[in-house]
Amino acid sequence: MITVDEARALLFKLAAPLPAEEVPLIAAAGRILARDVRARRDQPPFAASSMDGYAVNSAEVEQHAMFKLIGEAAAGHRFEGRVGPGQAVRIFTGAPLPEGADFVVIQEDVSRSGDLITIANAPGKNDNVRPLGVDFRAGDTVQAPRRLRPADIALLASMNIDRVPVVRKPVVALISTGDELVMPGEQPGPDQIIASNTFGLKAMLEEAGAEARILPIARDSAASLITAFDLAKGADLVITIGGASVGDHDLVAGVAETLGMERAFYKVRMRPGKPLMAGRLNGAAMLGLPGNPVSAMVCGRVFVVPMLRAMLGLGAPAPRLNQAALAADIGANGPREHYMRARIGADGRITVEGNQDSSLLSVLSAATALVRRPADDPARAAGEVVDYLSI
Ligand SMILES: Nc1nc2c(c(=O)[nH]1)N[C@H]1C(S)=C(S)[C@@H](COP(=O)(O)OP(=O)(O)OC[C@H]3O[C@@H](n4cnc5c(N)ncnc54)[C@H](O)[C@@H]3O)O[C@H]1N2
Ligand code: MOO
Repeated sequence: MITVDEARALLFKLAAPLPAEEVPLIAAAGRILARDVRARRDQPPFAASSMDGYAVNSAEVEQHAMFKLIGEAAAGHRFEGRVGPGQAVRIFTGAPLPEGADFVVIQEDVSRSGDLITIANAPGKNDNVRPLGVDFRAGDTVQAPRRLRPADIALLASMNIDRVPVVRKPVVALISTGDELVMPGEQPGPDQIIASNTFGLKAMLEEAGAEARILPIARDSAASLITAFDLAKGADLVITIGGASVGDHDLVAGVAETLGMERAFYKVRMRPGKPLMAGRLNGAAMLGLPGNPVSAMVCGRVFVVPMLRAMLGLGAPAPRLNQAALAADIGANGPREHYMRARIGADGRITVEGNQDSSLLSVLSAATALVRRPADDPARAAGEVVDYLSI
């Protein structure tokens, strides 16, 4: 059986970067910028006042100095004239500084009587002027690749970029398999359960930047699976869930193979998630995830999210591991790399949950971390430092 790292390396070969598309700025949040974009203007496009006050020449600024007011400059409305010796212009935040002025005395430091002002308090050193282009100059770049955060969207707007080149979202088709499954909200029969994996994975993959489509549940028959694979055509990544193991009703590998899947690997030396399968089918990457809910979600975090990052042009690193000290002793690990549900306490120490059965979604939901135990890791005592993935 191959290791987790070997499996991820093979998966990255199936995950080619996707092309760019243009979207309106309003739809660009959370998307991956596909190429560098350049500011279309200087910001601010003129020297601007950063305060409400009076624009004067700095050479004349001293306590008790008097000035005659000759006009007003507001945001959006410049003063057209020139400020001469002994003159001042009433100015407001964001207004262009008039010609001849290079200093704004804030109004709190000024006493005014009609058209005359006096600098009443010693003005500070700050000129209260934002120089032309102090934020950015025309031609300055926002560099790709990066996930566009709200602050980036504001910056692009300010640069007057109304259409943004982003990487196309990977389209992922999610197929749950099994006669025992019904959709949430449906009335299950006595031997049935609710399909949960597709919904958990959809949420996880969309958070990572994909467009995930939940297909109808495939029943435990070759014909039903073939229909599901047909419906998945056009997706960049097809994910089946369940039916991956060795039981008589585990049909995914056999059906995928008759449809022409080129297999990259089957089974990984990990826990949970051992019966993971991967390959290429109808030009798309295909992953067969184990059906146990926690196994499917752990495979999502350890394999699918990194694949999506590669498809989005963000490179192909392994997920980032953090470190924390154990709050209690844990026993030796077996021969498979183990991803154990755990909780990080207020003191920063990490507690591994007692029951790690891969059906227990309640334990996964309560967990905030997956402790990664290497294969054959010996028993560890409280206080020893372990690696974990945030979830
Ligand atoms: N003899 C062996 N039996 C099993 C082995 C093995 O090596 N030898 N491996 C075990 C491991 S490990 C896993 S993981 C599971 C994986 O099995 P499958 O991928 O074939 O999954 P199913 O049998 O279809 O389902 C397992 C379990 O999960 C439930 N399930 C399936 N799909 C969903 C879904 N969409 N939402 C919620 N729950 C789902 C299903 O009802 C089963 O309870 O095999 C072990 N067996
Ligand atoms: O590998 Mo299974 O995924 O242990 O439950």
